[in-house]
Parts: sequence; C-alpha cells; structure tokens
Amino acid sequence: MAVDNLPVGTIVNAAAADFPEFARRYVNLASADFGAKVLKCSDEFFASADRMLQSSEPVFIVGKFDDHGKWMDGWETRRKRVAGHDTAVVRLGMPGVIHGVDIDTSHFTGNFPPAASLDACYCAGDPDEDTVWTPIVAPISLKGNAHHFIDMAREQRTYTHLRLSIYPDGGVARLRVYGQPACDWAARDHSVSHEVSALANGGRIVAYSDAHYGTPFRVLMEGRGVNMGDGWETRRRREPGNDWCIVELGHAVTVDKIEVDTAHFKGNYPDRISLQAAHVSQATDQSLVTQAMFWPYLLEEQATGMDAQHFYEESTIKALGPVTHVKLNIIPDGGVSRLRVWGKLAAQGTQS
Ligand SMILES: NC(=O)NC(NC(N)=O)C(=O)[O-]
Repeated sequence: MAVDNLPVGTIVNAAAADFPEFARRYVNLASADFGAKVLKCSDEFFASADRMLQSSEPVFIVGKFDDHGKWMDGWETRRKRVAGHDTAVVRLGMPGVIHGVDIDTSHFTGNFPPAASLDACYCAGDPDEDTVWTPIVAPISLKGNAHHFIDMAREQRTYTHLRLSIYPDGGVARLRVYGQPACDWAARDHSVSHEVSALANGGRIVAYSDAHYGTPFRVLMEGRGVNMGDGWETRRRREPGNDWCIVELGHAVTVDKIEVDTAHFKGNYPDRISLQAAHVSQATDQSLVTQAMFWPYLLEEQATGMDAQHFYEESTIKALGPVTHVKLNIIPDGGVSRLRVWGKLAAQGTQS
C-alpha cells in the first residue's frame, strides 16, 4: 500500500481479509481482552510485543514516530546484526484447544520477518527453562502486509502458552489464536449452578441473524460492557421478523437463572426479548439455525429497558429439563451487552 503520499496522521486500516471458518467460529484465545499477556520476548526495540495481542485491527498512522523510529501497531524487533532469531512467549487469556492461528503482518512491508513458527505448552503456572514445548506450526514463509491463516483442525490438546519465533527479526502486527476454551467439568462442584454460557466455561456463539455493529461473542464475556461497542448490535430492521443469536452452552444444564444486560444500549435496546432452548446432540452449526426455529420457549417474551441488567429466576423460566443450546430472540432488533445462563449440571448425554 502506498501510504507515503497520505496526510500526516491518516489512519490506514488493514485490507479486509477473507477470514477462514475457524476464525469466524472460535474466539481469539490470545486476545488481551481475555487477559492474554506477553510474558517475555527477546527484543521489542521498535514496538512492544503486547501490541500484537490487541483485539483492534492493526493500523498504520502516517507520520507517527516515537523515540525509537516509526510507530508500528504490533511487535517489532530491531534489525539483527548477529546470528539467532527473536521469540515471544504468550500466556493465553484462557486455556483452550487451538483450531487455527493467524500471523498477521499488516503494515509491515520492508520489515516483516521472512519466516515464523509456533510452539505450545500446557503449564499450571508459567513456563520456565524446564518446560517442554511442542511444535504446533513448523517454520512457514511470511509475506509483508498479509494475513497468514493456518488451519489446525487436527489439534486436540489443551494449551495455556505459545512461543512465537520469527526468523530472524522483524514485525508482526497481530498474533491471533482461534480456539475453544477448555473447562474441566469433572473438577467442578455439581451441587451448585454454573454460568455455562460464559466463554471461559465453553460457551460459544453458533450463529446470529445479523451483527452489523458490535461483536456477538462479547455477550458471553465476563464483567459489564465498557461501552456500546462491547456487545452485540444489529442493524435497524426494516422488514418483519426479529433478530436472534444461538449459543452453545459449555455443559448441559437445567437452567435456573438468566441475565440479559442492555448496558449502554439506550436508543437501541430491544423492545422485548425471549429465549428458546433445547438439548441437541446431533447437529452442525448450519443445521442448528433451522432446528432452533422449532425449539420450545425457555423464557416467554419479556419487555426490556435501556441500559439495565434484567434477571429472570426459576419462577419465570420454563421447566424444560437439561438443555445444551439457547436461542436469544431480540424483538424486533437492537443491542445486547451480555447474556448469562446459569444452571445445574446435567449428566452428559441426556437427551430430551
Ligand atoms: N521505516 C521503518 O519502519 N524502519 C524501521 N522500523 C521502525 N519501526 O522504525 C526498521 O528498520 O524496520
């Protein structure tokens, strides 16, 4: 991209990429939003390694320099003048099974690394000299200013940390590690309710009708939304019907509490919401969209208000028995900051 002739301060966005299925299906376990951190790196002279874990799209700001050189949105090491290569050790925001990665060199043109590789480990604490690293991506060639999507569908192990190696030096705008957070249900207390919709507990967005604004997976994040962008928001609906979002729960449960939080959605909260649910063992993400049309109501239509948490307890929730999936209907459209579903763990394999 020829950026030199643009006015100083112009923010240049990364070229839109054709994202593969794993990047649409799973969350980025290496996102700073989930607490992912760079624990150590061999060098970060030009740009801090933590920057490659930001969830924002990388930008190039024309004419922005700092004391070290050109300000770059990513991790960038100095030009190596000795043998060797650079590395960065990342603690994932949540332990999980990795389904694909993206080594994104957006905006690094004359300074991208010609190759990179990834190793992973599972560690209760943080890795040290005795840690045994498993190679998960052998060295691959990189291009400048480009996404490098690597499908890892065959990977089944749970990892907590990654080590990114770049050969020999250079800049990486973003490291994205798409995967399913892992949860050890056998170790959990089965006598209490669990928030099985939470990402950290294996909750996953399966499909949604529209997500013109905001990002659907954020409704399953912990804590309250920080602003209106921290949630799921649809476009204004100009035809009959309603918007919806299907969530796979981390474990089958008998639902005993639901929260729908419209934090920050004031002129655009849904007029009403409802939830449908089912216990499903045979489905694909695509077939669930069709199957969900006929699921029974877990929560009948409820009026919602702006910028508020709405809690529903057992007296309002229908007794459907164990369910594995819920469908949130927002009527007719609007924005939701958080959805939380709690319940008692059911024996896995139960079918209704
Ligand atoms: N124009 C540059 O980006 N030069 C250098 N990098 C930074 N960030 O200044 C370099 O040597 O790669």
